[in-house]
Amino acid sequence: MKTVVTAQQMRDAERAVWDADPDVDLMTRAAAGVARVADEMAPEGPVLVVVGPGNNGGDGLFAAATLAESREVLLWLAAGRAHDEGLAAARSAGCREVGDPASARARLADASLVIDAFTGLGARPGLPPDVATFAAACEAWQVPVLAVDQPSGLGTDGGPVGHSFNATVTATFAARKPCHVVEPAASRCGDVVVQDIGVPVPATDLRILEESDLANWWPTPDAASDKYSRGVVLLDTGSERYAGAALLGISGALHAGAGMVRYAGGAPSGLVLGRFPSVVLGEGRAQAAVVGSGWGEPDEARMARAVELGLPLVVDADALGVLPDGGMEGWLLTPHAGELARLLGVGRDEVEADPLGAAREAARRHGATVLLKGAAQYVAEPSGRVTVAVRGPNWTAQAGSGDVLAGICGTLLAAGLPAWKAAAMGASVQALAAQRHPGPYPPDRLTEFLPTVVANLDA
Ligand SMILES: NC(=O)C1=CN([C@@H]2O[C@H](COP(=O)(O)OP(=O)(O)OC[C@H]3O[C@@H](n4cnc5c(N)ncnc54)[C@H](O)[C@@H]3O)[C@@H](O)[C@H]2O)[C@@H](O)CC1
Ligand SMILES: Nc1ncnc2c1ncn2[C@@H]1O[C@H](COP(=O)(O)OP(=O)(O)O)[C@@H](O)[C@H]1O
Ligand SMILES: [K+]
Repeated sequence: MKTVVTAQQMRDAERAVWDADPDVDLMTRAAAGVARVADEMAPEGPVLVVVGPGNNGGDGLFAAATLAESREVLLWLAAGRAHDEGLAAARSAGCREVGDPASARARLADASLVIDAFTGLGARPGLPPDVATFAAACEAWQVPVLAVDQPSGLGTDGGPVGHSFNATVTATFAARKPCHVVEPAASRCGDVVVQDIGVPVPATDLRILEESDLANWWPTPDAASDKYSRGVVLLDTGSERYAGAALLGISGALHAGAGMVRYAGGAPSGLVLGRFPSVVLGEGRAQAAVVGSGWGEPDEARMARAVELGLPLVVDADALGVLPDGGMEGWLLTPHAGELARLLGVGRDEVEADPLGAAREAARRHGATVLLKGAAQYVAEPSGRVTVAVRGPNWTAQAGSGDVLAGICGTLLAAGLPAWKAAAMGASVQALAAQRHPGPYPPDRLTEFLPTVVANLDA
């Protein structure tokens, strides 16, 4: 797992390093990392550095000084002022300045790389008009952009995105910040490279899951295992009309390694058994249940029966509309942005502008774990802790992926994993299946790749 730190947490961590050693020069370390990444991205040709007024600009200027030893480096002092020592170093290394915004834009024609060192941890969201125009020109002309710490214009801690740089690569320090992992900002960061500058990373309530975590935690059977100890998952999903949702969820559950799948939903039993002969029809002993996918409508009576099972539930789709008032400890709710908006009584745009905040709020209100589905997937616990799942290609944005995901999560919950782990690992393994088998596979085909993904998880 990799920790994500907010702007304030990063500043506190830096402060602790300085308190211990007032002479430590973090900027030189940061700048060296930026220069290295710049050379990797564009080994030759002129580099144009957009320099802001603070320490982010300072990083850019010291990186410029290093780069100027071997190539042409141009500076645009976009705020009219800049870090004094950094500017002196860059000037004495031979960097030249472009005088005004129009000249800066004109130099884009032959720049092999732009370094965005306008703002970092001190950023207010948005950009001054000249810088916004320049950032848009970089994007329009497809000039590679290396963002120092973060693309300028984004709020470090995420939030709505207005004018900002769209980075090809972001070189950040010590740890990722929320803007690197939370949409909509994350999509502006490109590949994120984390440079170690000797600042210890504190534990926080936001982290991202990695493939090695799946390898370590995947519930693998041993000689003492039997179908019950591996986990029995009961699905009350699907209906005459949406029978496919049942098949998809069952497929997800089976291919994730359930000890047994029981089916007690509304899809025709012949259809279920014809496709999955190992499924046992009807209710019975189980360790977790999946409800809601493909019901076709919120159904209070069906929900009440599920509650009576006394099992940890994965609550998907239509069942999200008939949640009980409480008693959902250990449950997993799996809304997409629209469903989460309805749960919170806000607009979908509000959820999309602050998915982390919305998922946290729903988890807190309902006392259950919430997996917010989408391009980035967030697992929020009632405590406020959030785990971001491994990200996959956008091919899984298709009808039926959510049904499969609910089934996978059901299997992991039945295996005894806590809801946050079941959710984060379920979403991640589905993303990895799509990553390893890129292309527009329908969701039922993707489930068939899950076993090879699980068998080959990289620790
Ligand atoms: N604190 C440190 O010593 C270290 C900081 N580092 C760098 O320093 C950065 C943080 O530096 P600062 O705290 O000086 O903050 P920044 O350099 O990110 O920005 C602060 C300055 O930008 C202006 N500004 C903010 N948002 C603006 C906007 N939307 N439009 C126009 N101007 C805007 C502010 O008025 C202020 O002058 C980090 O992101 C990192 O790049 C690194 O050198 C590592 C060590
Ligand atoms: N842009 C995207 N990139 C990758 N996966 C996505 C994206 N958008 C949605 N998904 C995934 O697609 C699925 C959609 O779920 P959902 O909307 O419930 O669909 P359904 O109910 O039809 O199965 C979820 O697994 C979600 O994580
Ligand atoms: K920046």
